Amino acid sequence: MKAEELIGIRRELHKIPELGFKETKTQQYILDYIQQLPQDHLQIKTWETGVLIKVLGTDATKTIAYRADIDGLPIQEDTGYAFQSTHEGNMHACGHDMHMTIALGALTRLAREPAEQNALFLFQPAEEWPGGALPMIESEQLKEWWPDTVFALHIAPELPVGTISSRKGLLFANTSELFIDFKGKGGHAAYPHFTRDMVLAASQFTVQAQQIVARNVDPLDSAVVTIGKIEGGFVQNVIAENARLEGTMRSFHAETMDLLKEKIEALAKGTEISQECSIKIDYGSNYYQVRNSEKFIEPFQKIVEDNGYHYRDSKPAMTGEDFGYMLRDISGFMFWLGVDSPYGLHHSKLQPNEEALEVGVNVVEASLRRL
Ligand SMILES: CC(=O)N[C@@H](CCC[C@H](N)C(=O)O)C(=O)O
Repeated sequence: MKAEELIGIRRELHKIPELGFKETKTQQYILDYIQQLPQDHLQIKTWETGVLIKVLGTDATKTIAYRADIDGLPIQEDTGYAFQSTHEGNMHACGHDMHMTIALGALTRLAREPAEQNALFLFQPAEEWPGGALPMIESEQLKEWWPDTVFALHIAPELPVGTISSRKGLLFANTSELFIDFKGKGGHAAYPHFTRDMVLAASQFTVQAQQIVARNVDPLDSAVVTIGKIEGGFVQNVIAENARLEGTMRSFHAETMDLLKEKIEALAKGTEISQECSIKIDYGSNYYQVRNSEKFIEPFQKIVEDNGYHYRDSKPAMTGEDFGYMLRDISGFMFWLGVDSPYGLHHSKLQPNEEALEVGVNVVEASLRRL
């Protein structure tokens, strides 16, 4: 498969980013693509908006799975690409178009020349929100095809193309989303003493939430509380009756996440009293940490180096991934694939270098043949 074909697939997928469990065009694209491959070793199933494809091995005693996430983000693209998103307000800003293309590239090679072992490709919906990995591993479709090993990759904008990075043990954090609704008493901007201002309450809450990590988490541990969205009020001269914060929390230890939640709730109680308002907290989706099985990392490093690429040990990151649920129940690992983008993950100008597609396909194919 030529590099231009991979680039063509990536660009087609880049045009149609869809949010979690709404990936219908993406699913159809994958199903249509598979139809043009040799079918003799392929078995295909769908689950929700995802696709599972098994390539029967020539002398299989086990099944090795590669998981690619398929959803986009609610971000307005600003790359200036000629092939930019045709879905207003949505973008593949986390590289899932790259992840899927690499899966289709490796699948193409294996469909033409199967490995000894069974290879299972999991095109999984809803990684960003609300989480597709957990319901996928609970599905009948995956239970029937339960793999012995599973692995996945994530693009790494800060690494050069040709560099691949992973580590033994903990790779990504535990995560919890955070949605906080404030209700007070609105009124005329000139009569603040008759009101309970929720723009002010939400602003104070945002600032104080930044002290939770600074003054409660052991400095030798790590955690993050990020408020990514703040909404409130509707016009400049009315004091806001409602406000809403949206954010996410990250920790390396489950107990630290419990502590963050306890402190968020304490802060909410304090704010209810001081600002005379009511506050509702919703923790949304929670993802389990990504913990690599140690036994795969050295063989994987060898696969990377045998293919002529550079392997580097990585540090754990505060990113989250619902792939953590797969690794909780199936042994395997995740790795970073260098894509050398001047803009990072979740940025409206993320521009992964497409030369990384071939690197990804080579390493995924070799891993499915050799692990
Ligand atoms: C790799 C990556 O960027 N993953 C996302 C996962 C989001 C989980 C959830 N929606 C949350 O925001 O907590 C990330 O933001 O790390």
